[in-house]
Amino acid sequence: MRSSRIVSSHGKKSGASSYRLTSTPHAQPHAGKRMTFCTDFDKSIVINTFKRRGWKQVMPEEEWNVYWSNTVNCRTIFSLDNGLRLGDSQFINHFPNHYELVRKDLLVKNIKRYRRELEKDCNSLAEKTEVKLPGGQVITRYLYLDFIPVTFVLPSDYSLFVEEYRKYPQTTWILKPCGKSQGAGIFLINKLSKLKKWSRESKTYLQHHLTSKDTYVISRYIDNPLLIGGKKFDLRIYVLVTSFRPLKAYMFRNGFCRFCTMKYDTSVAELDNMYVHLTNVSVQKHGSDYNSEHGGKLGIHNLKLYLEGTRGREVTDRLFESIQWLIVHSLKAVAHVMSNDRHCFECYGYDIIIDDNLKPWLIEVNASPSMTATTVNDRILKSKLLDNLLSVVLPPGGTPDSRWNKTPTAEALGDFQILIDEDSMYKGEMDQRERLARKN
Ligand SMILES: Nc1ncnc2c1ncn2[C@@H]1O[C@H](COP(=O)(O)OP(=O)(O)OP(=O)(O)O)[C@@H](O)[C@H]1O
Repeated sequence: MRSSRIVSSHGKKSGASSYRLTSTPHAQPHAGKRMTFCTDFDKSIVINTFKRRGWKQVMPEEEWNVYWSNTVNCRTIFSLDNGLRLGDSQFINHFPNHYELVRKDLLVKNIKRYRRELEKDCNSLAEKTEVKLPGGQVITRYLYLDFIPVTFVLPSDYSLFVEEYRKYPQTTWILKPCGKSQGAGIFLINKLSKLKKWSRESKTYLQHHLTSKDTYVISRYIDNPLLIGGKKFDLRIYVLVTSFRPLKAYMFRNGFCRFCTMKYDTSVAELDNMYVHLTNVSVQKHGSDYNSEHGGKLGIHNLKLYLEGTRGREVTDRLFESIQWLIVHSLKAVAHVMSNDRHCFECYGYDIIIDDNLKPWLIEVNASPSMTATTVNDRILKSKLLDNLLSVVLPPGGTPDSRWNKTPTAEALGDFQILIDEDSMYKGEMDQRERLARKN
């Protein structure tokens, strides 16, 4: 058994590009040995959570038990060129090809493929239904798996997009660069002419510098979001996956809503106003109405109470079941393409928008959800998230062991709830037929 060590060419941590990987004989953990962690993030929440458990912080080039890495360094570790294997007592916080779930274009591609495959197998999950739009048009959509807005990848799907655009010319669309985050490079359009201009300019540009980073997704803009106090918000939900095959996933109960600072307004004049349309904290914190005390955030429990009060308990319960449903099926959509390395776990940040019919839409999945606290409550929540996460990921003795069957005790779950555990279906996922019946 060999373990990997990351060493920069100067013997200390620097940019990922200067890392050199070496291999050393793996020392098996022994009783009483102090656990070690390393991290690429200078975040007190991450560091303090490990230290509170008595773990010692080391550099990536030293012997570590858990590496809270960024995605680039994780990919370097698993790069085939290295020919290295992690030791049994080493865990890392990403799956090697997490991008299948978290890259905007690949997420859509995988979900579309998943639906097609179910359809081919005549699986009842892929059932379709006809829906009448407010304008009288009738469209066909998936009955149970219609949880991502209609999306195309640009420039490759440009013609398909134009076809769709012509069918529904009143629709607003949102363009998002696949290689960026935090709201960067996002814009809304309601006319094809705007896209044509963008497309012409970008094609000239792309011909010279084409990289995957220049790819965009264009999605139907959810223009009827549920508003509270007249403002748009999205949900951030944390989902921990400890295995893709069998699928074992947990949802943290304490997600939160992130609000825009300006009232929602669909008028064309406000189409470019990101304080109206984008819920990212990284965007909203620059707005003049940003409140740094609550950070534009509301706990999911309060959202639930609000909805129970305004819409009723039954529909609120159904909404939260639908959210769990979409998370489980987004994971199933990638489960077969994921490299299911037993040393890996991953905490995903799911971004979900609820529309005014209380239908949840999956907007995006993040592989490195921010561990920066913008408020006191944020700090409490994220510290608990990480601490609970370690309890789920680590075997009862607290020492990482990749041979463990990854079945945490009920006490170890803390504020996580089981979304799905394919090892013991009835413990985790509600019976599928029962769920379908409830959704109807
Ligand atoms: N289809 C959509 N309909 C309505 N609003 C959307 C849609 N897609 C994105 N948004 C809004 O734009 C914001 C940014 O989108 P998204 O999260 O996909 O981009 P990002 O820049 O990668 O953000 P992140 O930093 O979370 O990775 C969302 O939080 C949401 O408020």
